[in-house]
Amino acid sequence: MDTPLFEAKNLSWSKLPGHVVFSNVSFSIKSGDILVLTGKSGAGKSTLLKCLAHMNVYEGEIFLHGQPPKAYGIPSFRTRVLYIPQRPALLPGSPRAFHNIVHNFASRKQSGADPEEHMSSAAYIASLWGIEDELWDRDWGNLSGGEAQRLALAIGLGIQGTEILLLDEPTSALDIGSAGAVEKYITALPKSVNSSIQAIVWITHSAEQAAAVGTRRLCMQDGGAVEVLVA
Ligand SMILES: Nc1ncnc2c1ncn2[C@@H]1O[C@H](COP(=O)(O)OP(=O)(O)OP(=O)(O)O)[C@@H](O)[C@H]1O
Repeated sequence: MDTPLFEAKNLSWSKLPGHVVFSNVSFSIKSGDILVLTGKSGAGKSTLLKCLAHMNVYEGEIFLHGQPPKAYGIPSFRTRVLYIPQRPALLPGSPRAFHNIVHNFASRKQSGADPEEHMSSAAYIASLWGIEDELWDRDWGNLSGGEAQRLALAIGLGIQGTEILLLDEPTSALDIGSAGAVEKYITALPKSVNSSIQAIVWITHSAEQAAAVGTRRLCMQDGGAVEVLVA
């Protein structure tokens, strides 16, 4: 049998000792999947994504191409399995400054990565979503929620070498038109020969968005996760 692209086996996470949020969550992901993750607020969706990127301490196992995170080195694994938060935390400085920090960090792991190429990639993606160039140099605090969300998403997508993209409500701050542009761009990535992204896990509270973007659906409920068949 072929090795799955990505596998989560018996993942469990507790917020405090004895306070289990989810347990025994298992699923595998294949190339081309856009796995929509749904569930009530507090069910553990963001926490599960952070576990998949090896950013949380969890019980259970994760494999990318049959190898655990440590086989890649944790920073490299987190680039390959990239978590993009719902909105940037309160960051100092501008998106361009943040981009350069992220890039310098990523390029230390990838000799040959080109800073200009990286910036033009992020700027190009953001421009497709209506972000004007001058916004890159404004402080995060002076951007609208939707501008900050698109810029943070574009910075994440500009990182080279991601195989599994983990999106935490990526359009929660956007109007319908902007959300549609983001959905269209992102859903094309697993099929594109120009992108290293092979699969996406996408948290949403919107039934319309789940239907529009997902090829599979996983619902977190009752301390576990069940796959819901999509028509
Ligand atoms: N670092 C933490 N320490 C303690 N509790 C936490 C921590 N992170 C999350 N939690 C708790 O774990 C539970 C799951 O949180 P999580 O953010 O994963 O839920 P969610 O399903 O993504 O919710 P939402 O849809 O509201 O974003 C919540 O009760 C939350 O308060």
